[in-house]
Parts: sequence; C-alpha cells; structure tokens
Amino acid sequence: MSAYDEEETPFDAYRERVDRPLTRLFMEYGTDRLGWFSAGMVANFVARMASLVAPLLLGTAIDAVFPPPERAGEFTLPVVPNAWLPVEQMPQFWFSVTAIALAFVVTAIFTWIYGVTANLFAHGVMHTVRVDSFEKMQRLDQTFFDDKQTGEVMAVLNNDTQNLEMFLDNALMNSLRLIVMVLGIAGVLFYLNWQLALITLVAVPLMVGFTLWFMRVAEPRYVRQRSAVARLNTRLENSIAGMELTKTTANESYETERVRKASKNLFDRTIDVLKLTYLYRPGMELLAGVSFAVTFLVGGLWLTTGTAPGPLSGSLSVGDFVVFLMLTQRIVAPLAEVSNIVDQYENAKASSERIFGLMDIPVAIQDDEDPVSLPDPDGRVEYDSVSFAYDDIMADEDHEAETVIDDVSFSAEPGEMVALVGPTGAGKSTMLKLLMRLYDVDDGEIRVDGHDLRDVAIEDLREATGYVGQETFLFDGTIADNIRYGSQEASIDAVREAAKAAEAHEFIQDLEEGYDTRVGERGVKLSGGQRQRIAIARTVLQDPPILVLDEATSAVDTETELAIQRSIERLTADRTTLAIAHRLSTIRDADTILVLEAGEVVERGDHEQLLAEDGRYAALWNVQAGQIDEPAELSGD
Ligand SMILES: Nc1ncnc2c1ncn2[C@@H]1O[C@H](COP(=O)(O)OP(=O)(O)OP(=O)(O)O)[C@@H](O)[C@H]1O
Repeated sequence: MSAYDEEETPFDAYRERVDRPLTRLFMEYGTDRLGWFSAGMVANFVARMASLVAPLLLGTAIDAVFPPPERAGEFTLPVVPNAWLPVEQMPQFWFSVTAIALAFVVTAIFTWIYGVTANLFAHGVMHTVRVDSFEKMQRLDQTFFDDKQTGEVMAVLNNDTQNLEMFLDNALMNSLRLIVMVLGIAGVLFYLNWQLALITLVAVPLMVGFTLWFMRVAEPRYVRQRSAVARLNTRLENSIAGMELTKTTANESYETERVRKASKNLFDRTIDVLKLTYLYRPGMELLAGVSFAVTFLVGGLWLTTGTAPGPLSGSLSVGDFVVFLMLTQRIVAPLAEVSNIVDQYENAKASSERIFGLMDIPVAIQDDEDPVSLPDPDGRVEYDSVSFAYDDIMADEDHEAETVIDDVSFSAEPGEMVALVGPTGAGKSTMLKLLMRLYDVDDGEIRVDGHDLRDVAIEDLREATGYVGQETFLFDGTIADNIRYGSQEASIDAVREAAKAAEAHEFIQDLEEGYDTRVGERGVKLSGGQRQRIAIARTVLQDPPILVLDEATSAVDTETELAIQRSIERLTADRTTLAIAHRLSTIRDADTILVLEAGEVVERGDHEQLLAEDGRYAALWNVQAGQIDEPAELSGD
C-alpha cells in the first residue's frame, strides 16, 4: 500500500457511513422515473424472449424435415398449443419463415424501446444527481473548502455521476438480460431434454461461485482505484491552478514529478484491478466453453450411437441437439457480461457512496426555520464579545482549536467606518469573514440592525454586505456580465454608471469591444488594478448598506492607486464600512480604528486619539509617514 492510500480526505469519513448506497440511490432518485425504468425492463424482457424464437423454430423445422422415427410428422413448439400449428409441410415451412421474421422485427423494435427508455431513466437520474450534488456542494460551509478538495468535488460531479449512468442503463439492464437469458434458455433446454440440460447447465453454478469470489476480491481494489482517480484529479487541479507560480519558480520538473507519482499510483491501482478482471473474463469463458464442449460430446455420442450414453435414457433429436448447441452459445455472451456488470456495479457503488458522502456532510451555516429578513437594512453592525477559532470539519473531539478572535467588541452606526489594523495573522480577515457569516462565532454574537446574524436569512445578509477583497475573481464572460454579477437585472446604463463611479469606465471604453470584452478565465486578460476596479463597480451596482473591504496590498502605479482610492471613497460614503488597511493614510478619517494583535483589540480610537496615545498605532504611523525608520511592528504585509 502506498502513502496515497493512507491519506484521509474529507469525504472518507462520511463515505464510510453511507449505508446501502445503491438502494438509496434508487429510492431517492429512481422512484421519480419509475415509468421509464419499468418500460425499459419490460421492453428488454420482450426483446430477449423474442430472440429465442429463431433457434427454437430452427430445431422444430429440422425435426420436421429429418424426423426421428418415434416423432415422425411432429411439429411442436414450447408454450404454443399444437392446435394452432399447421399440419402440412409447406404451411409449416411458411409458418416458420414468418415467425422467424416476426421475431427479428419484434426483437429490433423492443431493443430500440429498451435503449431509449433505459437511457432516459439513467441520464435523468444522472442529471438530477449532478445538479443536487452541486447545489449541496455550494451550501457546504467554507470550512470544507478550506481543505481545498476541489479535485474530489469535481470527481463527484463528473466521474461519479457518469459511473451511475453506466450502471443504471448498462449494468442494470444487462443483469436483467442475463437473468432472462439464463432462465429462459434453461427453461427451453429443460423442456427439450432435461437430462442433457442438466449436463449443459452444470457450469452455471460454477460461474456464479467464481463471480462471487471475484466480487469479494475485487471490491477493495475498486475502492482504492477510485480514490487514486480522485487524488490525481486533485493534484492536476492544484498544479494547473498554480501554473504561474510553477513557471516563475522554474518548478516544472517538480510538478511533473508530483503528477507522475499520482498518475503512477493510479496506474498501479488500475493494474491491480485489471489483473483480476483479466483472470475473471477468460475464466468465465473457459467455464462456458467447457459446458459447450461437454454438451457437444454427450449430445454427439447420443446422436451418432443412437443410444443415450452412460446413465442417461431416452432419445435426442437432431433438431433438439442443434437448439442445445445454439442456445449454449447464447448463454456465453450474457454470462461473459457479468464481469462488466460487476465492474460497473462496483464503480457505481463506490461512486454513490461518494455522492451520498458529500450529500451527508452536515452544513452548520444555514438558515433557521424562520429566519429574520432584512428587506431594507440600515446597516448597524455590532460585535459583542466575539470569540472564534477555526475548526476542522473532520477534527476529532480532542482536537484543540487555536483562538483566532478573542473577546472582541465594537459597534458601527449606519454609515460609519471601522478600520482594522494589525500585524499579519492578527485575525483581521477573519473578523470580516465572520460578518459575512462564512464562519459562525464560537462565543458572543454579531448583530446587524440589532439581529443576531445567526437569525438573519443568509441571502439577505450577504446581499446587504458588499465585499471588495485583495483577490478579485472574475468569471469567464464579458466585462458587463462581471459587473452585473449579483445584480443580474441591471441595465447596461446602470452598469456604465457603476463603472464610472469605480473609475473603470475609461479603460473599459478603450478596450476593443468595450463592455462586451471577454475577460478570459478568472479575468487573466486584465491587470490587477483593472480587475479591482471592476470589483468595485460590481459592488457599486449591488449598492449594499454594509461594506467589507480588504485593502489590496499589491502594488499598482500611483495613478491607478489614486483612482482606486477615489472610487473607494465614493463607495464608502453613507455605507457602514469594515475595512482592513495596510496603508494607514487610507483610514485616517475612520470613525473607529481597532488595532488587533493575536485576535485581541489592543488599542482603539480615532486617528487623533491613537496618535495622542503614542502606542503601537502611533509608532506605525510615524514609520509610514517617514518620520522614523524603525522596522514597522504593525506592518500588515
Ligand atoms: N481557513 C482557515 N483555517 C484555519 N486557520 C486559518 C484560516 N484562515 C486563517 N487562519 C489562521 O487564523 C489566523 C488569523 O488569520 P487572518 O487571515 O484573519 O489574519 P490577518 O490579520 O487577516 O492576516 P493578514 O494581514 O496576513 O491577511 C492566522 O493564524 C491564520 O493562520
């Protein structure tokens, strides 16, 4: 076992608790489409039964032309009453031809019906499962994404839903076909000659035993193979996301090595599975071949000597013998499918475990049953003795979490600005995330307009808060789409006005296609300063009463910086603002400045008061203002 197998992923814990995943899949997603499913099953059944008609009639026809002495002139078929069958040879001939042709047409029509209905069922389930898992994934707490298992989630949404589809249309229908064929053929063989049928079918229990053994041995290997796929996906996703860093640090060969390891792990796990599959498939065919050979041997001796060999008794006609040989062949194909069915069954089981593992992850941050709505919030924000520690969603009980925010209280009246300064890791970003309820406080409470955040409808809260962060994410799409994100209905005029307020209008107009310019994946075709102004325009358009600003530390030219500064000033006017500032000049006018250190407020007041206090803030101010040149203790970056 390699190190890869021992790593735990956030899914593992929940996946292991999923009970009877395929039954659950069927009960939760299959029952809505029971019509398609049943139609598929019935059509499949009819098609398979009709496919047995031709060999049967062939046997009957042969015996009618070359009758054994004791059955001279007989023309019989299983199930069909003799009175319905013609007695003259020519009508018998035409009857056989018509029935065979009809059987082929019926098989073709019902195979088509079965294909369409089974696929509608399987793809319908796949579609609903995919949308549901995405919807659930979006509701998962931020804590889940902190573990950065994007590859795992992608695997669930793509590969796992696909595995379900394969199972639901292929494997499920093939197992029905298998059952129908084996039972149907066994029935016919027993009807024709029960003694030879016993000999022919003795291989079937052996095949079942062999298959059960295979399933038991293969299952753990399939599980390991599937997690290897997931890990490779995570690795690839991570490496591609970090391409710029890889290139700038010349780490291509290191990244290739990491991908190579993950890929080699998948290779090994796959070979583990294939070694078994390749033992299984020929094994099954060998058993089927032995059954055919023994039937041929016993039946051949019976016919050529004219007497039943060994303990057998009675007679065997040429027609029956031909039917035996043809149908024994027909058993091989569906039985050889068992390996695929088992393959797909194992995959689907592992996949639905992962899907339900994702669905079962509890969501801590969600709306109360009857949440308070904030239709027209004033934007009063209060932090009341707030304490918080990041906790791992998978952490065990004795896991000690480190306090990141420690008993912080302050309040901001509508329209006021509270600025957070402090050294890196002091907890400034965490303070902002708590207000947007990406995490819930452990102690104390945060209130908006007097309501505890945990009572407020999350959607209302997040609509009431606008966030402009250090990293500006843009979706692939046009500039206008990106400004409109969050205010989908806004007119192009409103978009333009917002861009003007954000000082983005000019550079957008200079682009070849203006507001219709596509920004490329994640906005890579724009500069950092341009992206930031688009984010500001987006927030202007959203027009929230509360603003959360995480000041960009990335260097932009002075002109851009001034433009951003002006647009932010316009944005913060009349809105309650919580801002992280690295350059103290930007927060001089803040109503309250909180100096945070290791999660605690160590100084508070406005700019003048803090300077007068001559503490940490004053020291940093003097450094930034160039009045002294001691290293800046409070430098946030
Ligand atoms: N998602 C997370 N999971 C666990 N711990 C975290 C997480 N995010 C931050 N932390 C930890 O919480 C502490 C506070 O981090 P935070 O990002 O709030 O600091 P900050 O003051 O904003 O720092 P900076 O100025 O560098 O952005 C740090 O010790 C950090 O390691």
